[in-house]
Amino acid sequence: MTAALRRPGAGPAGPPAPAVALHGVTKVHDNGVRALDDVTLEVPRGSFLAVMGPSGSGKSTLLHCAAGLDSPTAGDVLLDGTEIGRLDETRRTELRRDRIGFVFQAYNLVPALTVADNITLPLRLAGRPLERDWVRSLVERVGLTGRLEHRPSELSGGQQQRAAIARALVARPAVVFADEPTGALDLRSAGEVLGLLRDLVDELGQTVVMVTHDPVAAARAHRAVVMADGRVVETHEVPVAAELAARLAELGR
Ligand SMILES: Nc1ncnc2c1ncn2[C@@H]1O[C@H](COP(=O)(O)OP(=O)(O)OP(=O)(O)O)[C@@H](O)[C@H]1O
Repeated sequence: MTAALRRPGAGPAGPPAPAVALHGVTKVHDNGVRALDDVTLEVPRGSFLAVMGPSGSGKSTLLHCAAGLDSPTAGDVLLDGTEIGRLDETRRTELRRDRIGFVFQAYNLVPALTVADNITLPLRLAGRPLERDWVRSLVERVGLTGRLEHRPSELSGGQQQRAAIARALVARPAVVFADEPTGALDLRSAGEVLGLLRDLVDELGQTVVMVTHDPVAAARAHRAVVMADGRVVETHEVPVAAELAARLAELGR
């Protein structure tokens, strides 16, 4: 990382930079839709943020900009103090590979690979060494020790998502972005996956940003923000499912 990319004040002399920071971020899509409108948001390291809001409120666009999958029209996006919004595509791809983990609703495991090979794939893609003890502890932590040689199709949805979570964490990312991670799961598996995400934050100090429509899921986070019309319209420092549900109903989700 070059000094020019560091956020002023970050580093040994200043306070630790948030894991993710959006400052005045606006995204206008090619069709003229203003999907994000001057969003400012900071996600402290080792915290779990839920992003909620009605359909079309800008949640996915926020996630894409924060994760370097898309570039903002205006404003700054910082990952661990590094400005990523205006990096070229090659640097952004490297940064996503090295510093960001993703968890998707549809798991996105590679069907032909074993669970073990799926989980370690990010390390191989990055040409990084396999830290066997770390991988073993991660696999144990997500409860898949006996499943490593199975194919994804031989696992339940909850197990596939837990494998996807291990894959997201294996390269020790600065932040894990989870897009509706429980959207395809039954209640029990959803509860397990959310419990796992929360534990990874509390025990390992992982930073997690999760987009969800589910107020019960959002209530497992440390903090929830509610979006409407491309803006963060409120922040719930102590997310409570019933309160979030009521708020979303008012906003017409
Ligand atoms: N690639 C795109 N090109 C043009 N418009 C887009 C694009 N992506 C999103 N939009 C528009 O931007 C706005 C915000 O969309 P976004 O997908 O971020 O909302 P969302 O809150 O994630 O919605 P949902 O909950 O339905 O997934 C919407 O009006 C959407 O139609």
